[in-house]
This record gives sequence, C-alpha cells and structure tokens, in this order.
Amino acid sequence: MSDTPVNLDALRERIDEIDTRILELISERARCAQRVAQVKTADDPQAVFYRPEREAQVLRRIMALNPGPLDAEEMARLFREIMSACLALEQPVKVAYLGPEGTFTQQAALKHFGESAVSLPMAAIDEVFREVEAGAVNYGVVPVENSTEGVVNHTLDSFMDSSLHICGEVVLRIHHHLLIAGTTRQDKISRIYSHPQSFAQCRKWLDAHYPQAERVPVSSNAEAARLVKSEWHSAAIAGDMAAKLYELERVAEKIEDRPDNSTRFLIIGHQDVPMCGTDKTSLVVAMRNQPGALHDLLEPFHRHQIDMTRLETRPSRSGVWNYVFFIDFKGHVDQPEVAALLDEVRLRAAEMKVLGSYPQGVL
Ligand SMILES: O=C(O)C(=O)C[C@]1(C(=O)O)C=C[C@@H](O)C=C1
Repeated sequence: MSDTPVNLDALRERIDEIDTRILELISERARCAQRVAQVKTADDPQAVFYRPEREAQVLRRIMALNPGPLDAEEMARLFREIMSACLALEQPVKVAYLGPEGTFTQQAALKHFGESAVSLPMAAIDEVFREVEAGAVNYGVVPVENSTEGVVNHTLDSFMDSSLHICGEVVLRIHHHLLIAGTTRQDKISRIYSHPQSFAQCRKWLDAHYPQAERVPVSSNAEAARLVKSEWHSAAIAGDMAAKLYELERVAEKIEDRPDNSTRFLIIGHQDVPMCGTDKTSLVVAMRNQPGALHDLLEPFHRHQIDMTRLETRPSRSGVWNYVFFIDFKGHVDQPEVAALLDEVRLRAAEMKVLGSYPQGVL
C-alpha cells in the first residue's frame, strides 16, 4: 500500500482507525443477526437458529475471497468466532461433548461452534446421545474415526438405536505432546498415562524414547493430564487443551507417529440440514447374509457415479440386521441423483436409514 505510514506512531494510529471501522461493521453484522432471529421466529415460533449449511457457505465464501496476507483458514477462524457470537445473540447454543474437559472432542466442539457456544462435558458417548435426545442440549459432538486408529465403534453403535441426525462434521489435526508437571523429575519418568488410542498413535515414538516406561491406559487424555499433576515420576500424552487446562510443560511436542494424524467428529442433533453445495450423506444399511450382498450394495454407487468416502462394517445386534454397513458419500439427499441411488439401495437392503446430509467440514 503506497499510502501506508512508516513510523510506529502513525502505523498505530492507522490500526486504531481500522479497528474502529471493524468494530462498527461487526456491530452492524450483529444487529443484522438479531433481525434474522426476529424473522425466523415470526415465520415459526419453534424456529432453529443454528443453520449449518449457511455457516458453511459463509466460511467457504470468506476463504475464497480472502486476499491475504492472512491465510484462508486463519481468516475463516476469525469469521467462525464472529458468527458464533452472532448466533449467541440469536440464541445461546448448548453443546454436549465427550468429556472430560480438555479432550480433543472439546477442541472439536469449539472449532465447530466457536467460543460463544456453551459446551458441556459428558462421561460417555451414549450420554452425549441421551442429552441431545432428551433436549437438555441442542447438539452433541462425538468422535467417529481416526486416520491412524480407525473407527470409533461406540459412536457407530449408538446411531443404530438413535433417531438423531448428523448435522455436521469437523476434522481435527491431532497433535500429541509428552507433558509433565512443574514438580516432575524429567530424568526419572517411569510411568506414562494416556488414552489407548493415543498410545497407539505414538507407539513408535514411545518405543524409541521411553521403551522402559510403564504405559498406563486411562479413560481420556485429559484424565492422563490430571493424574500427572500429583506424581513426580509420571508423564502424560495429551493435546494442547489438556496441557493448558492442567498447566503442564511440554517435554516433547507433536510426538504422533504420523504427521497427518487427524480425527473426524460428528455433530448430532434433531434437524434436517438443507443443501449447501458441498455436502456429505451418511447411511446405515443392513444387508441379508447371502452371497453377493456387498456387491449388490455397492453396484448402484458405481453406476450413479456417487463418490463414496467411507464404508464400515459392524456386527448386527438384531436378527434382521445381518450385516450392517455405515456408508458416507458426497452429495445431499435433496439431489435427484442421490434420491435415485437411495431408492435403489432401499430396495436391495433389508433395512436402510439415512443418518443425515450435512456440509462437509470447512475448517
Ligand atoms: O443466516 C442465518 O440464518 C443466521 O442466523 C446468521 C448467522 C450468521 O451470523 O451469519 C448466524 C447463525 C447461523 O447459524 C447462521 C448464520
């Protein structure tokens, strides 16, 4: 910029002016969101305020328009928080997540809903489902698959008995650190606490650096972090949130064996989400136990050119559901080609349930 001042005082004066403008614009946006809330309730007293498809469109548009120098994801994160605050003005959103506090699931909940959402830790995945079903909270956040360790069976099983829908997904890069308390003797670490999945994701690093230390599996990374607070010879493997919550030091950072280690989380709720343009659909399908069943199920996807992103099998828990497949694919149930595909799959399956169509994770 040719008219950018060059001395510090002048630059700060310029920043103050810009901040004043940003402040006015954010306030104007917030007033606009308040009017949106009035319009929604005028149309329908039971209106839902959180609109995942609209949020995905807003964030994608900002990322596409972003001129830099901030990168597109950074910019989207800022807008994520602005929208979160605007939504809280319409209606504060309550979200249950797989706790305790400091877990990656809490991090995922905040990444998806922003800091203005009220997030409540639950002790187990089925408790998250129950809280949402009972209406005690608006949405739930549960882990569903990890790139290194695979599927979270508990979550898939919970869907079989639930009437809840998937309203969104969020993918989180998982970075594990080796953490100790201020009083820990770093040269005397003889025990390491973590969640079994995290141990599995850091196995090679641990074998190379702490082959002698006892590995103690606990119910969550946050619990591991809590335990090391009071033990001078122990360390924990956990992420940023747990480190911050329990004020632990990092002995080693990013110790996961695979640099692309990430976990996908699902947002569960009661609503059917309209199409946003970059959608995904999740299904659960039961096939009869007969030769060629899997081929019969997959063939229509191929013929309709539908891009399947995941296929998981779970043992059936009832007589009818012999083989149960969880399938994710790109597209939305309101698209004619997807509707045609689903009609065919329904005919071939013993049972089929659409778990939801929802925007593909943006951030
Ligand atoms: O467009 C809406 O429906 C709004 O409520 C506004 C807004 C926003 O701040 O942009 C806020 C919350 C919704 O989840 C989506 C978008």
